[in-house]
Amino acid sequence: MNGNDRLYHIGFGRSDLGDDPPRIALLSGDPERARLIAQTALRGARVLSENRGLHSSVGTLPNGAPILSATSGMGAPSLSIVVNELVQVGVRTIIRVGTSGSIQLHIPPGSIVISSAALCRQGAADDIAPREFPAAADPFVTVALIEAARAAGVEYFAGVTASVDTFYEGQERTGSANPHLLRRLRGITDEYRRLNILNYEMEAGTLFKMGLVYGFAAGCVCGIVAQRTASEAIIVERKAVAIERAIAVAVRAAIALTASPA
Ligand SMILES: O=P(O)(O)O[C@H]1O[C@H](CO)[C@@H](O)[C@H]1O
Ligand SMILES: O=c1cc[nH]c(=O)[nH]1
Repeated sequence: MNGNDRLYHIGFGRSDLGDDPPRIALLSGDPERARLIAQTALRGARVLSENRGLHSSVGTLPNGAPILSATSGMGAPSLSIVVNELVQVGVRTIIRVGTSGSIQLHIPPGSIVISSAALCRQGAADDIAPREFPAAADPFVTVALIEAARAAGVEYFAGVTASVDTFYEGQERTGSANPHLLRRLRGITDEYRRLNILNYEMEAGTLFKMGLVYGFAAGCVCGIVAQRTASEAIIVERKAVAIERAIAVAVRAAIALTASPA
C-alpha cells in the first residue's frame, strides 16, 4: 500500500487502488456484510482497510470491472463521511446493500426492497441540501436493480423508503430502553404505511441527496428482516436469505452498470 493520499476515515487513497481504480462501490452498513460481499462475490478481492471497523476491499466483477465493497456504518452521519471520501477517491456509482423493516403487510421478511426515493427524516442530510431537496435514487441504477431482481427471480418491491435517524424511537419501537415515545412519533408508522411508504432504514435518503448534489449515481437495495405490521422484532431466521438476495441483486446490477458498450 502506498498510503500517502490515504483518506482519514476510510483509511485508503487513490494510490491504493491501482491503475484501473473502481468507479463503483457496494456499500453495506455492517462491516461483516462488506467482508462477505468481497469474499463471495468479488474476484481477487484485496482488503484495503479496516479503519474504525469500516471494512473496505477492492476486487473485480465477473466482467472484469473493478469494484469496491465498503462499509458505511449505521446511520446517516457515518454514511455521509464514508460516501464523501469514496467520491474523493473517484467512485461515481454507489449501491447501498442494506437491511430494513417492512411497514407494508404484503412485503414479507426475506424479500427485498429497491428504493426509488426516500422520505428523508435525517439530520445529516440537512447539512447536504435544503430539507425540501429531493431524495431520489438514480433512475438508471434503480432500473438496473429491478432488472437484476427479475433476472434472479427474487421477490422484490420497488418504491419509497423512510430513512430515519434512529432504529428505536424514529421507527416507533416501544420495546426499548425508553418505552415512552414523543407525541409526534406515535402513529407515524401507520401514517407512512398509508402514504405507501414501503420500509424503514437509516441511510438511503442521505445517500440519495448526496448523489444528486455531489454528482454520483446512487441506488439502494435492502433485505427485509422485520415485518412491522406484525412485530417490532428482527426475524432472525429470514436475515441470511434477505441479505443473500440483496447482495445477489446488487452484484448483478453492478455487472450491468459496468458492462462495456457493444
Ligand atoms: O444493515 P444495515 O446496512 O446497517 O442497515 C440497517 O441496519 C441498521 C439498524 O439495524 C441501520 O444501519 C439500518 O439502516
Ligand atoms: O426494522 C429495521 C430493520 C433493519 N433496519 C432498520 O433500520 N429497521
